[in-house]
Amino acid sequence: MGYDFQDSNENHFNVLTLYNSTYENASFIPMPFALLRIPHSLNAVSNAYLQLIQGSGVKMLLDFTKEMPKQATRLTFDFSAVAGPLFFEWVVVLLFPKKIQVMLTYLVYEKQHKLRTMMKMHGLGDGPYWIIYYMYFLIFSTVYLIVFVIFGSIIGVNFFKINDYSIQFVFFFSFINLQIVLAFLASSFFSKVNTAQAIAYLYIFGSGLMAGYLIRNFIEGGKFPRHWITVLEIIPAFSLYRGLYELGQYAVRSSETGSPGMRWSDLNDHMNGMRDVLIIIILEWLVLLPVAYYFDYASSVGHRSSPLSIIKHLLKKDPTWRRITANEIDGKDVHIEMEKVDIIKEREAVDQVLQQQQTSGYAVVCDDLRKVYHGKDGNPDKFAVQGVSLALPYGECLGILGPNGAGKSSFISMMIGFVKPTSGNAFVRGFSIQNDMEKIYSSMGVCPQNDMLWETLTGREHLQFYGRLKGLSGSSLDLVVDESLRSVNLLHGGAPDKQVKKYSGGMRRRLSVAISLIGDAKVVYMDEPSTGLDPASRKSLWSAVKQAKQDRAIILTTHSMEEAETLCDRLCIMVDGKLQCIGTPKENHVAAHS
Ligand SMILES: Nc1ncnc2c1ncn2[C@@H]1O[C@H](COP(=O)(O)OP(=O)(O)OP(=O)(O)O)[C@@H](O)[C@H]1O
Repeated sequence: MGYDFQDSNENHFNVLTLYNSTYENASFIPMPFALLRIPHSLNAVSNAYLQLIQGSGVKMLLDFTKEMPKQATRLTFDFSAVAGPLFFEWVVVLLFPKKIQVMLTYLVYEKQHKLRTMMKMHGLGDGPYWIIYYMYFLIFSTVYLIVFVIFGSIIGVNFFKINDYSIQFVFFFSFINLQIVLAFLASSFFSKVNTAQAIAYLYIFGSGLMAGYLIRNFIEGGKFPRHWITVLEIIPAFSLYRGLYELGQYAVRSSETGSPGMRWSDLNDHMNGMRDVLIIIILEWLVLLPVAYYFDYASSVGHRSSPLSIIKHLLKKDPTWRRITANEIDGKDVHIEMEKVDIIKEREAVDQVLQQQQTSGYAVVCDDLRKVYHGKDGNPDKFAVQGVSLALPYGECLGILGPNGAGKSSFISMMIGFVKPTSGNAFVRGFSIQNDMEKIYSSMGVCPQNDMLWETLTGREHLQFYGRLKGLSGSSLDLVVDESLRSVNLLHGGAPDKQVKKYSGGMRRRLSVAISLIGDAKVVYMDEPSTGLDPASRKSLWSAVKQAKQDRAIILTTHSMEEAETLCDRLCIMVDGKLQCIGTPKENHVAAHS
């Protein structure tokens, strides 16, 4: 069933005309701002919905009846057909940027706080991450909309009651899917939650208002070519608006003439834009899904911070992507020293392991690993790590000692996949950090220099989560979690069940260490694990690390010779990005003091 828009202008009351006239009326303006405060729970959404209908909706109709008494009287009980498009659009699209529980914020928050990388480092692959979040968002949004539509139908809103439910479902469900993909795509462009939220809100209100104004004028004006309206609907807010517009039109028509609402057969009507809208939304979803996945993957690994840097890389114009050779580095103004015998020996040992292709026999093999941070704004390049070569057998704890700025964290960052090496390579259990980071993650534990924790989760929940990622479950998980909490002195005094935001700095640190050791991580990196701990906590931490190192390789950085001597089987001293000496703590103690 179709209708002529010109006709509807002349003979029928038009839903968007009413919207326009009332929008200019001050009583209607607060509606979007009231919507801004809609809480996340469905209960609260229903309240807001009711308030809207009973409050501004009724007032709006009263104001409107002064101007057009006849039509308004007939439509008094059809609020949603009147306010439906704009109201519904905001409610639907509000799912996109809405604070902490909603998609974009979730995704950007985890990126900003490097929690995504942390999860990845503990074995959560991109595929499972996507599936979990996609399903979570999809179920949450679908339930939200189903309840919304059912609620609207129960209280007799024509917009929902009259139109075929299966069309409404397909339309909203495909739009939700598109929205989720857009959230993933947008999240790879943002690194800060606040920026993401601000821009998302601007987008919502800007595109909502523009869609309302343009689509309505273009459709009803009749002068704008139809196919250009379809092109405009590539913008998701426009396609959403057009779909709502069509449903609204059928609801209005039904109120006036008693005709049925939109049915599937009506999609064949060339004046009904719903078919184009559905095709556009589904095609867009299909195209953007792999694009969003790629950008999200690339930006989540930490090597490529944003899609822009990826594009630059693809165009090969980004200088930070230039591989530089060892000779190139050494050719610059770098002071070349004679290497100490122990460093030469270590390098020879590494060469031998590489030649014999025995990297899998070692926990870690680093081959001439280098990191250069390219200088910006005229600043010179920083050679943070300059040719580190070492081989670490299983079961050994290697300490890296050095002053501030020596390059210790840069070295660890390369090993855990935070930053890409400028040149050289390293092998963890035989897997290259250049190509096989995903495989390395499944057997790796990390205690980063800055604690990466969820403020609203408890210590126990953190350990349960990471324990599950390592394949533990049921009673064995509970046992391991309790043991883990005990080992870092967090089992008593209610600490396990406190939210992390209530933890002191020392407690956070100990929790980070416990996370790095949970499960069967064969290679563990600890970047200054005891920073900020009091002597008693440090001692208990040391005993936890000592116990843990029996069946795994550990690389830890520290400023404390005492810590290095207590925990490490071998120790190296790093200065200006170079290893100065490597040996047992005893040998290095002498070296450090000579
Ligand atoms: N992202 C970066 N961009 C540019 N320079 C950096 C970056 N990260 C580190 N650097 C520089 O590289 C050098 C090594 O830094 P790094 O943090 O690795 O040292 P560190 O030994 O871990 O120091 P600390 O003990 O203070 O943590 C420093 O001069 C630092 O300023």
